[in-house]
Amino acid sequence: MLTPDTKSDLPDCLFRDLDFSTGAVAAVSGGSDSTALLLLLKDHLDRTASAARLLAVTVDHGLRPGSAAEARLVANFCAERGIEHRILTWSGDKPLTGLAAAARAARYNLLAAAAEAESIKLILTGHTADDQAETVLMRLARDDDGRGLAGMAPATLYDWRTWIVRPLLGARRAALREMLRGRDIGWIEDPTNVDTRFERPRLRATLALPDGEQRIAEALARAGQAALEREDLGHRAAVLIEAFASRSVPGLIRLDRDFAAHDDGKAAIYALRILLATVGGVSFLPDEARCAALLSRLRSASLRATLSRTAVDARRTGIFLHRENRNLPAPAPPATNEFWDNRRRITLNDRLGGLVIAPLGPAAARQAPLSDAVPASLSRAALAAEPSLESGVERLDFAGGKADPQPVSIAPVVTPFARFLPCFDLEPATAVGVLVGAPPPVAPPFLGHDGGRGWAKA
Ligand SMILES: Nc1ncnc2c1ncn2[C@@H]1O[C@H](COP(=O)(O)OP(=O)(O)OP(=O)(O)O)[C@@H](O)[C@H]1O
Repeated sequence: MLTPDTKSDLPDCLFRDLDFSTGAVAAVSGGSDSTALLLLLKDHLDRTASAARLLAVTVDHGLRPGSAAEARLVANFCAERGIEHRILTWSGDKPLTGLAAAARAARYNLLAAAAEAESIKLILTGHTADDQAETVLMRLARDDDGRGLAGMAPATLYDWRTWIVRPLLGARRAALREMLRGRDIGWIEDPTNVDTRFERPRLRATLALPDGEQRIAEALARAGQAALEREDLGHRAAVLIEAFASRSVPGLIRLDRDFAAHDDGKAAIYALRILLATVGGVSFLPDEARCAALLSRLRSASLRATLSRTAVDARRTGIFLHRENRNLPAPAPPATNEFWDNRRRITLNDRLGGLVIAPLGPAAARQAPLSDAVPASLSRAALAAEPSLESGVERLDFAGGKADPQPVSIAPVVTPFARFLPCFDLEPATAVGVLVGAPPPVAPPFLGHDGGRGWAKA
């Protein structure tokens, strides 16, 4: 990870190796960082890829009185420089709690939709080294499990379809502002950035104190190290998943008993956490200590336990994981680009009416053909929780397994990474995706990148 030595240097080659062949969406709020991003990117493309499409997008969240006018300022700024620009408005319901998270989710959704509508595969944001240091310091204060200390990833796959890249993660805000001042360009100051009712502005104020630079340098060094460790752990977890896990019938994952006794216990715990979250359809990885305790019990005994909505059934013949048969979704018409039970992505291919998606249920599961390799009770328990697509009394598809085109596609997802897949976790996410039958993740947007490891060193 780039950690600039001084405040005033901008790293060279910010956009080196990025694949602009489908163009780029630049997410521009009008603040200093994203304004600098836009200008540096425009310079870069003018120099190296003048035919590449550049689309600047500003999201108007409608949360502050001046937001629409600010978005128009960005539009004017872009028009003066011949940059295509779009304003997208967040028009959905605004929740009373968790507003910042909802605004962020809406923002990425709008940015990805804009990119997709133009067949652009790359979104760039203006997050800086200062944002990174603040993120890491906030996570340290929360006693994070260590994974989060890697901070923001240099690239994140959104919704398993569009890469969001943060090329300024190695650049300091002061250097970007100096560059803007040098070109006589102003920016919008968001009042919430200095509103000390919020955690980040409070922290930012303390980083302006004399020891602030030292704390920033330490936080960035820590993030770099944590990123390397997370990537390495992910690699080892992927190796274990490939070696020890298989899918017996839809919805049922089997781990060899040797998995629990493997020497690389840390990687086994990490692999187990990702598998439990995926099988149970839970967006967050289950608690590390609870998974460690479960793994150690799995070493010795036969057992049945439930964690992360996943039933764990360890027998002599293997350790089996399937979605527990509680709190499954009620039968409902499928809605496009929604997750079913947080385990399947629904895409409507045809606007047919009268369709319902529902758990298969125990009665139909009893009639499903059995596999010799798996105990019948487990096979039926897993199948009962799988999605069934029905039209009246006819079952059109089951578990998304029909080869011929269906009016609705029901694709498995790797739940904890289905919305945001940080590049650090690409290897274990890919391994679990292969296991559950998810489509492969879109290749990272880096020229000559082998899709393997090495992000943290980029
Ligand atoms: N309203 C928005 N419209 C488009 N992109 C946005 C918007 N808000 C944030 N972003 C993107 O996310 C990045 C990080 O957001 P953050 O809220 O930290 O920045 P900001 O204070 O709004 O502005 P800046 O990063 O430009 O100084 C921005 O650099 C920008 O790329």
